[in-house]
Amino acid sequence: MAALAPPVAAIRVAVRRALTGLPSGGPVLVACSGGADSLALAAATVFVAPRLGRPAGLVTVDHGLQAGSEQRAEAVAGWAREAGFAPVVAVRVRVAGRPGGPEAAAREARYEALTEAARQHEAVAVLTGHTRDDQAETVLLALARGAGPRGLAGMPARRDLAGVPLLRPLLEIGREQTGAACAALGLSPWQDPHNTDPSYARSRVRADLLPELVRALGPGVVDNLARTARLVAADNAALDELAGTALEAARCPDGGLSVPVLADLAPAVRGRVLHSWARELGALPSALSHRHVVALDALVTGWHGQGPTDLPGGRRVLRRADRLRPVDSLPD
Ligand SMILES: Nc1ncnc2c1ncn2[C@@H]1O[C@H](COP(=O)(O)OP(=O)(O)OP(=O)(O)O)[C@@H](O)[C@H]1O
Repeated sequence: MAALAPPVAAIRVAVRRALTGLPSGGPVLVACSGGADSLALAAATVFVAPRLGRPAGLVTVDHGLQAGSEQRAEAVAGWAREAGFAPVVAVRVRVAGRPGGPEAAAREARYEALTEAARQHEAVAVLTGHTRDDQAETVLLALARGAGPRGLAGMPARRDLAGVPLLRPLLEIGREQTGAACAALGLSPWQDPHNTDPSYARSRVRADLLPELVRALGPGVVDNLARTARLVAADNAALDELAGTALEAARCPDGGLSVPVLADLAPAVRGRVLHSWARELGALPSALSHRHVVALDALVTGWHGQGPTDLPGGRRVLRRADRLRPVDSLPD
């Protein structure tokens, strides 16, 4: 018997680790574009999942943004059926008419489709093929836009997708390994033209910046950036826990927050408390920026009788005596 290629083995190990401990019942669904990362993930999942006693399904999304996208989705679905996935879902989404740039709109449409497929098939998890290189790119992009620790923590290995866990088993696997695994398995990945389109910041990071950093600082850079993300994520988890406790301590019976309790907190914890509270008040994370949290913070630490702070989503927060109070509109 031929020896198992090391990248194939490494990816199977990563998938096995991610699937261990999931509840029994429905399938795990691999989100597969047909690109090297998600194709290698899919090949590993259809091998590993049945051996752990669970079905493996696959979803491929046709964003309808490129010529031939329908054929690509059909080709991926055809391969998946032959490989033994069930269910196999190929879904066309509508990207136009959504807010934000084309990349953000496509992502939103894709995650909606994945959520719907997971609901319909009662999946116990959805898996995506984000790699260590994707993580390094995410950290660099976050650094460049001045993100705080939440952004620098990159993508979590696990997050909630409307009640279903979204897992990223390949976050510690390099892109060269996914390509090598596909080659070893005789799979021909699809090359996404967006990945090399210089009009996207991520493509420029991928094609120019990261290779330049590797040339200047050595091959450990990608791994190191991903490690930074893991370290920051661990600190974030601890700070989030402190902030959760502090938010409860600051709550007032009228739905407001106590200024003296907030003023006593470390700034990093207070910022998180105010961020979480703004989310509770209906501000969408995508619209809630650092500027909003700074303005809320100023109601506590820089009080000079200023007016209310407007939050995305239509709520306002004003300070009355020693309380922060949410209101729907300005009182007369
Ligand atoms: N059209 C799609 N259908 C289903 N899943 C997708 C699709 N596009 C992306 N995904 C999922 O999102 C992940 C990240 O996609 P993205 O395009 O950002 O990265 P990528 O590194 O180019 O991945 P890949 O090599 O798998 O295309 C993919 O690995 C895959 O799991």
